[in-house]
Amino acid sequence: MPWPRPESGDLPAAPAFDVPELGSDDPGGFGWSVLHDRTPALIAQVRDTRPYGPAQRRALDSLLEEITSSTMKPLGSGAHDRDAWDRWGAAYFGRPWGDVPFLWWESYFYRRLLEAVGFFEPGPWFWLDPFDHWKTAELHGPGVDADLAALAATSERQALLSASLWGNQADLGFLFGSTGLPDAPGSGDRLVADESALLWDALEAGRPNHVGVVTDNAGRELLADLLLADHLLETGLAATLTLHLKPRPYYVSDATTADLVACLRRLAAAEGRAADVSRRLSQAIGAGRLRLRAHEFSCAPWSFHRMPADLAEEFRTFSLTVLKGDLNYRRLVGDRAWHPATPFAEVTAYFPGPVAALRTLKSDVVTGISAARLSSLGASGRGWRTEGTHGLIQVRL
Ligand SMILES: O=P(O)(O)OC[C@@]1(O)O[C@H](CO)[C@@H](O)[C@@H]1O
Repeated sequence: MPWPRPESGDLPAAPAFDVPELGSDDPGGFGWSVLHDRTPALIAQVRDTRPYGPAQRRALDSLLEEITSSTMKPLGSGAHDRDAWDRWGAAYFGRPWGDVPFLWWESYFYRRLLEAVGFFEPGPWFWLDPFDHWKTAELHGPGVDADLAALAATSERQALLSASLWGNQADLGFLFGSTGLPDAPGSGDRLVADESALLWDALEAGRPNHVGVVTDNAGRELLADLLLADHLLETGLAATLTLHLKPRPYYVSDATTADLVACLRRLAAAEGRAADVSRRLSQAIGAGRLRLRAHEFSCAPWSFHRMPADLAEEFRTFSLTVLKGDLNYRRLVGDRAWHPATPFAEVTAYFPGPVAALRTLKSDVVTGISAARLSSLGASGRGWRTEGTHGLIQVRL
């Protein structure tokens, strides 16, 4: 089978930064808890929830052992993308996972998990999404119908933007942490930065706009993203809209094309106007106004500073690229120990075109927070940075 091959190591080099990358070696740090709590719990759940045979179980057990008490190994010799990963990981293989940058090891972990469950091997588990049952349960969970009915009935654009932002709380990775899913946004001010006015002004002034949306999670988040996409296309704020999806299962709940299809079906089956949204979006896909992409770089362990030329060229053609979620934010600004007041525009100046981030905060990195906001947040401890209780809308035109 002619597999799509990730760029074999020929990505542009990242610029030199004087701010260190975030790691996982501090027992009090967020990366450490993902490596030592969330990731082992995820392996155990994957092992328990699918009737995998002895080979997959052994591979999962040995991945768990490797992560917790051994050193990082390369992909198996038959892997179609081994060349790329060998080059990318040359500086990391043979070291404890906790010594490797957080952004890098976590991405590699999902590649190794797919290897362990035989995702790429012709046979019974070929291309079977190991996270599918969680995604499906979420899509049919309580409250989804009511949310869809309310959102499909509104033409209030700020409500749709807000739903797309807070939909990012529905990250199934939280199921494997110690804190569980965050509470829904309360009435308090949970936005640490809100530049939504800038976003709307740019779209109003820029017509005809070609908008890119780099999606994050499937399920409730993607449903909300689709309602927003429909609004942008219907109102002419977007002449075309390109959705970037993941080419394969990643970070538990990240949206693939299969998940997009499931969401369109879910909308079609819902009561009221949601079914119209599904029909319109399917037609827009057929007409080429709503475009789907699944670029290999979307599952690469690097920040966007190292994106390949074809992807940079595509982002350059967009009037605005909207990056959804926490991981895309980490990849946009670089997963580094930025001072939170470092201007967002400064750290994203390299990005090839206007860019917006819609994110609930689920990891340490953050930029562009005003000094006044920082001091009010400081009083509440560090939880606002990692627990998904707070969100941001940041824009660089
Ligand atoms: O990108 P998303 O879905 O918003 O969040 C991804 C995430 O849950 O995964 C990582 C920890 O496992 C963190 O970057 C973040 O908390």
